[in-house]
Amino acid sequence: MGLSRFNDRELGANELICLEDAGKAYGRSRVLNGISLQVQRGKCTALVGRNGSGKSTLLRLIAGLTRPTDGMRKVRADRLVTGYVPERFPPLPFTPSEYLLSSAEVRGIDKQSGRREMEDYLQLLGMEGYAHARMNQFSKGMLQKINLIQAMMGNPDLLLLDEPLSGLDTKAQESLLHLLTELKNGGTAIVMSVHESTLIESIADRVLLMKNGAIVEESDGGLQDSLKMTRIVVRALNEDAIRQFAEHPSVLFASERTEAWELDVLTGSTDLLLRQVLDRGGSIVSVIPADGMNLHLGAQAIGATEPKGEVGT
Ligand SMILES: Nc1ncnc2c1ncn2[C@@H]1O[C@H](COP(=O)(O)OP(=O)(O)OP(=O)(O)O)[C@@H](O)[C@H]1O
Repeated sequence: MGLSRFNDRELGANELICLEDAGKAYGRSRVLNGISLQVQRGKCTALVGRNGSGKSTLLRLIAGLTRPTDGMRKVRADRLVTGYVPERFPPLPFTPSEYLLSSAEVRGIDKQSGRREMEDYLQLLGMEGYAHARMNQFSKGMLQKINLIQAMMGNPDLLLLDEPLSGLDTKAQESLLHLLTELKNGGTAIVMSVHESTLIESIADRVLLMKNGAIVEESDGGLQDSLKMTRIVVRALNEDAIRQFAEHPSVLFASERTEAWELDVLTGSTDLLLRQVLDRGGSIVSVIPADGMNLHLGAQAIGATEPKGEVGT
């Protein structure tokens, strides 16, 4: 099993990569389970889900940076140019010019077009004055721009982005959205881990919701109601009931507050869960629709205070 190269005939005409029931385990710890998906030319897939749900591992699996421990990864037999933006980019002791031109060379881009492309991207992202500055002096946002440029250079067939907007100001976010849209329209397949609904709404053709290493919900055509979140704050539930709610497939995050629990739930299941809370003898403190604005289901969502504890993995 594991990584296999197949003839084009075995993948659809526009399919670049296909995962079939793929899983990943590190020792005894299972990180991904039963993942089946196709990555298609000119299509953008957004991966959403709370921290630790497996988004980065899935991106690495698609990229071929890690192998599935079960199931199958099929990849188009042609040479695929893949750009990968890791979640964290180290402040390397080079200049953007040194770094970007050498990664372009590794990718087989000729010197002249590499330089031209680098200069265009630096300008589009407001970094034209920093081509020869040391990256270990850069801010997080500046490093992220270089991280993105190295992946976008050479017109990749496949672009894998782990939290691409991380650290970028509004203007840079807009420029990036424009660049990604151009690449997608030119046929680049994009798969991104993301929590900003603006990016999802503008560019994603499909949204996959991940929980505990599995895809638990899929919606075509961007962020649909089925993937919007509502936060329910409840009180007076015993530990058993809380544990059951935390494991409910529609509850993506449960955290303890002072004398209350916050449950982040899929909006479509809100009524059902509210009824179950009351049936279990709990009381409802508040119901806060997140309006799909923040899918990062951690403590920062909707101005919450630090959680005292968390339930679930
Ligand atoms: N190399 C590794 N060895 C062991 N466990 C790992 C390894 N890489 C990831 N994990 C575990 O796999 C789980 C999923 O991690 P992953 O980084 O894929 O999630 P994520 O959804 O991208 O989270 P975040 O939004 O915080 O980046 C986590 O529990 C993590 O600790």
